[in-house]
Amino acid sequence: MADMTETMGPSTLREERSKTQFDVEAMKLVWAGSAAHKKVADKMKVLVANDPVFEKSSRPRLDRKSLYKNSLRKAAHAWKLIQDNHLTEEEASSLRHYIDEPSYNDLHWGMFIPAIKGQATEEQQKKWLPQAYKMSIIGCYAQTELGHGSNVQGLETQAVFDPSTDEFVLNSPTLTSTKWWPGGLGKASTHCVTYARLITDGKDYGIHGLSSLFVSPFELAFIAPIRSLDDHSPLPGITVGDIGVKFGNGGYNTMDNGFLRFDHVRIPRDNMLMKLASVTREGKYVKSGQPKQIGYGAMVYVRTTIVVDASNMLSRAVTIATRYSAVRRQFGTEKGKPETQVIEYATQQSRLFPLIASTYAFRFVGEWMNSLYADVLARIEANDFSTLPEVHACTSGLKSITTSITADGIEECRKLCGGHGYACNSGLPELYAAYVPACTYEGDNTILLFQVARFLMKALSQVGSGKKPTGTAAYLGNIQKLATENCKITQGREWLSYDVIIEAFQARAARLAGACALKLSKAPNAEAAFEEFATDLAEAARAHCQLIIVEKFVEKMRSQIPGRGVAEILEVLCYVYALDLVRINAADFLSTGYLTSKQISLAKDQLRSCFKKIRPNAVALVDAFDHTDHYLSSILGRYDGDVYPNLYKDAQEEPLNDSVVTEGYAAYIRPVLKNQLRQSKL
Ligand SMILES: CCCCCCCCCCCCCCCCCCCCCCC/C=C/C(=O)SCCNC(=O)CCNC(=O)[C@H](O)C(C)(C)COP(=O)(O)OP(=O)(O)OC[C@H]1O[C@@H](n2cnc3c(N)ncnc32)[C@H](O)[C@@H]1OP(=O)(O)O
Ligand SMILES: Cc1cc2nc3c(=O)[nH]c(=O)nc-3n(C[C@H](O)[C@H](O)[C@H](O)COP(=O)(O)OP(=O)(O)OC[C@H]3O[C@@H](n4cnc5c(N)ncnc54)[C@H](O)[C@@H]3O)c2cc1C
Repeated sequence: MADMTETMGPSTLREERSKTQFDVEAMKLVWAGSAAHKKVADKMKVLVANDPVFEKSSRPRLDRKSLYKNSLRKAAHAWKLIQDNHLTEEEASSLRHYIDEPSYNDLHWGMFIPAIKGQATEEQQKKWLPQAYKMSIIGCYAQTELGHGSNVQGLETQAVFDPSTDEFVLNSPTLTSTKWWPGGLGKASTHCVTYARLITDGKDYGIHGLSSLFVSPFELAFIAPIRSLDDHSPLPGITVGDIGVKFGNGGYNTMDNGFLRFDHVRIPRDNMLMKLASVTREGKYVKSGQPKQIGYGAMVYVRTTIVVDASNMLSRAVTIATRYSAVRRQFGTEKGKPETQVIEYATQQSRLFPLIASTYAFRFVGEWMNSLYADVLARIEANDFSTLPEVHACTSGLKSITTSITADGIEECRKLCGGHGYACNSGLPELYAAYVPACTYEGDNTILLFQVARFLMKALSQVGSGKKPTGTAAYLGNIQKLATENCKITQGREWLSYDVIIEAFQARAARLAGACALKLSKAPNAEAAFEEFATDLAEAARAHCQLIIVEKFVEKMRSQIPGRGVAEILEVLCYVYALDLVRINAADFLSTGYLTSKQISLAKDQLRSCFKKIRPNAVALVDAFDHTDHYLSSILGRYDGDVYPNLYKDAQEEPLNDSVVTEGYAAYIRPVLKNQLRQSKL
């Protein structure tokens, strides 16, 4: 095989790196957010990569049981490392990130604990949190049912208060009320935070607004023990298990998404999380006086983490696709010269470079989301709930946009890698399978856009009554001007201005939202009209979210960015991000009348010239994500570019090749070849 080991991959990537026009080490710091974050990430990625327990390349070949058991082993080992090394919260979270395997821990730490923090009284927190932090109980978040997910008001599980014993009786009255999907529920959890309709004092207080009180479903949370702490068997009245294999090899199959039925299961009254509302010993329902929005904390928190995570997942895919596009060569042979690298092709660049730009854009909007979340928490502590609707709209909308683009982007990267992208050893099929449910969980992406649309319609109606919108909706206060003054640029170069870009995105978003508001205002029935114009409303919401991402990228650019050439190349990426959105959404910009077709054509010209500036820096831009080969788990994305020998080697290790003549030959191939089917035992 001597000729195969002498491939050009390594020398090609060395040459690519030599062309870089910016300081990659400085860019690594921008990507990490700070030197301190980088230090933590560096420590954890090496720890994981060097620990054989965290091996993951075999995942696509494992059957479900082995996959799951292996995942339990990793989780136990990770927990031991966390304790033995006294890891901080940031380190533990970074460790989980680099282990790169969905497990019950995600729900225990990511939803069970935040739900208790958000919805339990101080007394209740004192009871449950220490056990949860020690992991002497394992919890999950059981909201969705077989019959309802998006429509949480349609949930059917019942919690009926029995004053004679001071207990709630949890019951699953119908098949469709079976809890379905909660991660960690299937096999690992001992407890869950479960959502149920509260029935007390002869009244059903949830969830359809049958009572005059508005009771948010998030308020009606109960802690339900489901498995014995002695032998892990289901407790009396509990039927629980795993819902089965999910999409893709590996993927999300390391997670035990579960089902759960309650058959008149009794829990103490105090297991209702009572920060927002309580039930007295006599069975009276009492609101605490705290705003209902406090109960939304867990959702807002998780949607924030999902936005932050989107850039990580997309960064993996674009690293693989970029390195491989540099290594891969097709066509264009000049005698004596190598073939053309596929990254040189205009179409490859126009599909790949905007995804690199999106990765950076999502990083910066994620950074901002973290600060927005910290801000809203501090305000809530001080009893200021004024920004919560905006934070809810931002987390919902940005979760929707970033996960949709990331999932589609991973799939696009797979296609950018041609046939080899389809093999599991490219890392891309498993990445897609593990990531794509993010478009559904924590709120279906379309449903979440409607939350943004409602927020925009409310903001516009307030503008009508003289109130100034603030924060991300502030531009709507300027709607008169934005809706009437069109873009004035006549030269392509004028597109390379942050003010021009922002005004274009503001005008488009304001015009789309304004048009929806007008239609709704003319309709006799607002709710029916919301449904009739739902597609337009979703478009307006999407435009608003894209505006936020563009604005946050520009804000980043207007801050101090150190390092040779770093700000310059980020500026190019910022324009690529925005101008590619202009290209994709040309119909919006044209139909709202803000841009002419000539101006769109100028934008496309600028985009092409930006690609030329990205080209020599492409490999370095993905190197700056600083992913280890272990984390990427991709032969195509190897740092050294040594693709072909390793593809060949991997095929040799395929278990099907363990025997030269395949098992099944005698029974199923030979009879076909020898035309002996009728005599065989088929
Ligand atoms: C092997 C490895 C081992 C490693 C080991 C390492 C160990 C340790 C490591 C530790 C680190 C761990 C790190 C953890 C990381 C965490 C990662 C998390 C992972 C994520 C996994 C996700 C799993 C999935 C979970 C789920 O899916 S849970 C279920 C989610 N369900 C939904 O989202 C349902 C969607 N539907 C809705 O949200 C609502 O129904 C609706 C909002 C769409 C509509 O609701 P409704 O109809 O009731 O209401 P209205 O539209 O009328 O609105 C009422 C008013 O309320 C406001 N509102 C609504 N929602 C919110 C909100 N969230 N916040 C604020 N306000 C809200 C509306 O705006 C309305 O307001 P108004 O009345 O003023 O208009
Ligand atoms: C991998 C994974 C992990 C999960 N983990 C958990 C967990 O830990 N805990 C938990 O409680 N749940 C969990 N879920 C459930 C998840 O939260 C729900 O699946 C999600 O909220 C979507 O709800 P649904 O399944 O009811 O979708 P549906 O609402 O049935 O959606 C089906 C389709 O209908 C559309 N649709 C629905 N309503 C409307 C409308 N009003 N207008 C227009 N279109 C509409 C949707 O856009 C979608 O296209 C998980 C799901 C997955 C896939």
